[in-house]
Amino acid sequence: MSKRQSYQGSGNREKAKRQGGGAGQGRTGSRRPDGAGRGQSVRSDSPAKGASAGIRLQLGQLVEFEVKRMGINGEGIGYADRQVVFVPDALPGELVAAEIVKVEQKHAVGRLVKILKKSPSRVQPPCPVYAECGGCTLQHMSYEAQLEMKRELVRESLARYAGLRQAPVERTVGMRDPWGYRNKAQLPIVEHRGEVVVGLFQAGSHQIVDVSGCAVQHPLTNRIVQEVRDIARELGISLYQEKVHKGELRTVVARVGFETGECQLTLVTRTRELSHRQELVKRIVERVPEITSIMQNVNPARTSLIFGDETIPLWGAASISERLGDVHFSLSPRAFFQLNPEQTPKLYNLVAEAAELTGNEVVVDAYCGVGTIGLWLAPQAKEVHGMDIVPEAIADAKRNAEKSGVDNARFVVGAAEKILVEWMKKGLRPDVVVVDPPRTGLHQDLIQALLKTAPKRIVYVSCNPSTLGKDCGQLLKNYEVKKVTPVDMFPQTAHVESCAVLVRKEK
Ligand SMILES: C[S@@+](CC[C@H](N)C(=O)[O-])C[C@H]1O[C@@H](n2cnc3c(N)ncnc32)[C@H](O)[C@@H]1O
Repeated sequence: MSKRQSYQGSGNREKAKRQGGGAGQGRTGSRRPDGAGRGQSVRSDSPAKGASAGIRLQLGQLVEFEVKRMGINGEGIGYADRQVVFVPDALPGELVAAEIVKVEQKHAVGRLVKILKKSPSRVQPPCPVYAECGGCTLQHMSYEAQLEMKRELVRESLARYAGLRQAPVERTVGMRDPWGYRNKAQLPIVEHRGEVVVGLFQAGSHQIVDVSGCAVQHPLTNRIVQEVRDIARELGISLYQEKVHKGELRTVVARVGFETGECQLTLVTRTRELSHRQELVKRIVERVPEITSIMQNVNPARTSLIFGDETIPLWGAASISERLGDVHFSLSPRAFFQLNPEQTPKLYNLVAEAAELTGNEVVVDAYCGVGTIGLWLAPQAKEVHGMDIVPEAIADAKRNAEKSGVDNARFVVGAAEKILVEWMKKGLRPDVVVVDPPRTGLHQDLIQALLKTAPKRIVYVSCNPSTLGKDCGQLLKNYEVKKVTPVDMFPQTAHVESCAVLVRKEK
């Protein structure tokens, strides 16, 4: 059975935002252009040039305009009466009618009411809960158009934030089958109207969307999530209630090694207590024999962060193994690992190509996670030095180096912006620095340290074109952006990953 077939009848999606990947930005209003609307209609297709920043559009007002481009969260952007309007679900080239539902300082947000002229890139979203779930934002766009739109977003960000009007942005590297690619599901488990549901509340409503059969998740992660939900129902396990900060089980996290088939379930609880723990573990192991590790993570805080500091082994191994090419990985519950194992080697090969290693170079892998990029490069480098802020990730990175037979890489716990400065003081002079920061981009101190240490090449792996653009803007002082390649790590979402090569300007 193909990945696609196995989703029939249960194609939902998780909210990627909470999973640390994918888009999943909040959306306003219904996705269905149902023709309903109220207020007065204004028609204008004024171009961006000369558009007014002050928004005079009123809530409830109906506007008609042509969508000019896509925004970073997958929304269509156009100009009504020379004012910027964001409309989720609208595609470039479409003529739309939208009701203004939000007015911000520099733009208004519209609810798509009617498509007056359809884009040839519009397709029927295959997922049955696409309209309700906020996880994917681009299922209504053909895959080819998604890839082109991501390239355009990177181009725009480099132009806007780095002033690079002719940035060398390559075609987006896509997937053959852009479904079932996520190796990790991370979902809250809640009681809703007397039912146990693994899902998400729709933005601005009390409707919960069951996303336990998500079409972009690996089928095994979906199965684990569904089994935990069913067992929690059967045993009457106490579930966390966010409002009153009571109850036990908060989040179900399932991760699968695509190459090894090993799977880990992590049950995140509010306290160390978990009623029926033994029976729960017994039933999961019986029903999902593929499981190799069950862990409990305790998160006592009132927070939207998934994990707390304490992790307790419940059954099986403490981590799972995964393999990318010749590199072996050991993954513990809190360690970051790329979510799309099919695309990850493509991304890392681009990094290797960009680094142009000959075997004599000192490489720094900043924001190294479990050592993935550093270990990928180590065979072609003289030495690799990696750092990450999460201690478990570094412990995994060290294990991964050992398992993969890499003896020229060292990994250290700490903030990249501090550690690089310390290493520089001790005389380290890297030839290549790879940076792979979170969405917030590079820390200002790291940018300064990079400009000071002046490696020949900086390879910037970015999951946010805006911060990529801003950071490149600062690095342009001493560097030239040679090539940027977007890689589609999260098909069906507006999330854009890219690999940028910056080469030091010779003075
Ligand atoms: C996008 S991930 C990249 C991980 C890794 N390069 C990979 O490809 O799997 C970002 C990593 O940055 C780490 N991180 C966040 N802030 C950091 C900081 N100030 N210094 C070092 N690492 C940091 C996170 O723990 C996470 O592992």
